[in-house]
Amino acid sequence: MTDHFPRPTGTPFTPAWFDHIAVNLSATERRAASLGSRRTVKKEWQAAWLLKAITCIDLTTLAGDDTPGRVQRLCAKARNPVRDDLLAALGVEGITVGAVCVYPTMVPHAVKALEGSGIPVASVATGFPAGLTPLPLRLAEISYAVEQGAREIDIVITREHVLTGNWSALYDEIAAMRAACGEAHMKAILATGDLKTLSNVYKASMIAMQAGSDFIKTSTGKEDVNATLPVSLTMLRALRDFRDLTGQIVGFKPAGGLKTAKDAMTWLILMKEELGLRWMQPDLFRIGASSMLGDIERQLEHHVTGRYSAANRHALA
Ligand SMILES: O=C[C@H](O)COP(=O)(O)O
Repeated sequence: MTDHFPRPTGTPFTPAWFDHIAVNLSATERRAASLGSRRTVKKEWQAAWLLKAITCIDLTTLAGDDTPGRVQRLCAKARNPVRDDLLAALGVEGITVGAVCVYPTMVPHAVKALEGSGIPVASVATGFPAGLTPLPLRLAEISYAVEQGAREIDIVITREHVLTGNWSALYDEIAAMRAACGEAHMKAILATGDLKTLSNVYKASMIAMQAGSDFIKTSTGKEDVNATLPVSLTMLRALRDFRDLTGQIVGFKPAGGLKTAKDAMTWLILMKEELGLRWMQPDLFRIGASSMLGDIERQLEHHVTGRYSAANRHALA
């Protein structure tokens, strides 16, 4: 990480910034669909981009059958996400993922397993994934996860507030969650697959940022449709508009169904194209993924045994 931006503080509830916005679905889909043909990464830089992607991964397990043992294995992978021989061949050392993301009761196990690594533990909270428990219980869940050592909290919003256009209720709820997080950074999961329209995605993004979110995140991974390019593009435009209106920099986390090295490259290209290099650092960009690392490691192996350039190690520093 190079320079450091102050944490976003949010703003008062300001519906005038979003209530007139109507996102054009077909234009957004067309632009998202043409991303691959407009932008590619040269072969000799691809390993560097994949290494960058690893540092941005929130390595995740969010399953009903999670156990301390599974979390410990995940944390071991988080500490050493790529085989030593590959890293040595790439001239890189000490690379780790961005964070480990677990359910609240798994936080102490992750904290212990990551001790001394500098890797933060992120916890989902607020009745993840549906968020349909009373607000005081959702706030208490945030407090529990923070007390257990989570430094990042991934909250879910009440989709009903979006679907009924109750923006002030959405703002109040997210602002209360941010207050409950204290020093922990808060990622607001919009569950975009439930929000019906891209206009709703834009408005919910704006509200989440006005209410003080450190990140906005697409999905829980449990909706029928999770991270997509049109949704991501819409959220990135909201991030850019919010920066232009307030000077505040909020991060972005696509999550759910992202499994391949190609997915990682596509979303990194999207970040670079829409927001610039600064937004490709782990303090502003995370990829929520439970099973992407394996494919990235395979692709890195391919580069090592193929035409890898040592210049990669300096790329995107
Ligand atoms: O927040 C992270 C997501 O739950 C991960 O989803 P995934 O299992 O589809 O990678």
